[in-house]
Amino acid sequence: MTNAIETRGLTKRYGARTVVDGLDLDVPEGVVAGLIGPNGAGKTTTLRMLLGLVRPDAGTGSVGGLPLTDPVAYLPRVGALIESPAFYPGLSGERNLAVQAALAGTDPAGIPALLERVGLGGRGRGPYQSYSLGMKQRLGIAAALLGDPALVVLDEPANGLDPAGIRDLRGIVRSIHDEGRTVLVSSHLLAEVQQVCDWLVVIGDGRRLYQGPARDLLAGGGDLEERYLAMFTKERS
Ligand SMILES: Nc1ncnc2c1ncn2[C@@H]1O[C@H](COP(=O)(O)OP(=O)(O)OP(=O)(O)O)[C@@H](O)[C@H]1O
Repeated sequence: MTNAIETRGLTKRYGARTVVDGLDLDVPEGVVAGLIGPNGAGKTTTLRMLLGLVRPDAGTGSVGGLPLTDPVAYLPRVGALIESPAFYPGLSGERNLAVQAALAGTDPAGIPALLERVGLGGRGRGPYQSYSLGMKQRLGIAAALLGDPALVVLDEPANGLDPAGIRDLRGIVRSIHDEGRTVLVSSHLLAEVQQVCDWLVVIGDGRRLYQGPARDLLAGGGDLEERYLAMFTKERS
């Protein structure tokens, strides 16, 4: 199986603190991979390194088979939602996506369908500044799907979504997977992760505690929350 993402010894330090510590990641092509771990475990920092937003202090890796040191080469095939996406407040959701498509040199023709897909069909022409938190998040998800990304990286995509929004997000992630794309999603919503992810990476204190098929982690019975909490209780004891 080819890996969509591979890292060896990926490390990031801030001052004296090592926040990502020798991470070996293997995310196979075509999976929905969940990246989980406690607050401050290093999830966002890891995603930022994969997206070329933060420079690793050590380690090697590749995204889509291209070296991590050359994000300009692989980023055109990667869609991402990370932290609060930057949109122009006075422009509509639709215009914002058009601006992003123009910057990325991608075809804007699919934007109305994309807005429908994330549940913003009726509000795509309203100004971004009038959007609720959940609507902003939905627009961020739409932006991550612009172009034809082989890999979609979503950092806490459920942030700000209400229960219906979370259910919609589940459907969107499944449809991205059905299109043959790889998804890497970080989340604290373990029940959601258990429902949509077939590959799991668990990190604590910047180190990898588990990586592999979700079914292997869950094979002993119990749900993901139980497995996860047991892992961290063990780590602390
Ligand atoms: N620019 C920075 N400067 C200094 N420390 C940072 C910086 N970015 C992240 N950190 C620290 O790195 C550690 C890991 O942060 P990161 O945001 O990657 O964790 P996380 O697993 O995404 O956490 P959460 O679940 O709370 O979002 C934290 O202790 C954080 O304070």
